[in-house]
Amino acid sequence: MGLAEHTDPAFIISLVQNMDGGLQILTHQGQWINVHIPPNAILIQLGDQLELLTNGKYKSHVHRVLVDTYKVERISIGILHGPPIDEFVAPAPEFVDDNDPLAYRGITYSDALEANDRYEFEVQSCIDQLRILPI
Ligand SMILES: O=C(O)CCC(=O)C(=O)O
Ligand SMILES: [Fe+2]
Repeated sequence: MGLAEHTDPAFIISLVQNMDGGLQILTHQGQWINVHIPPNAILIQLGDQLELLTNGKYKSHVHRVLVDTYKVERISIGILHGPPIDEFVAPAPEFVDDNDPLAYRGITYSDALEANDRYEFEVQSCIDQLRILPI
């Protein structure tokens, strides 16, 4: 049991947990690494809307949760810090130039949440569908 691999919506996500362990992040090299959150710490993750706004300069990382729910009682509280619900989020002009051409199409935050199946987290994020592929 756990949570399938996905990225989170929002600009940033704050995460607090009652125990260490379970969360894994996929590195750029394609390896899963364990995340250790010290007691009483808040983990700040980067979300899809930040990747969109910065035209990919900051990445919304793929992560998953592996836990044996028969053995541990794990409580994890994630809070999404996003734009206003109807805000259209697209790469800001400051992040787009000849070296970094437009890499994503924009989407309203509400449509992005809808594409992520609202607050169901057991889905991949929609960020892959917003990438403009090089021709
Ligand atoms: O429980 C965790 O460590 C992360 C949970 C998570 O990825 C999520 O709720 O989107
Ligand atoms: Fe997540």
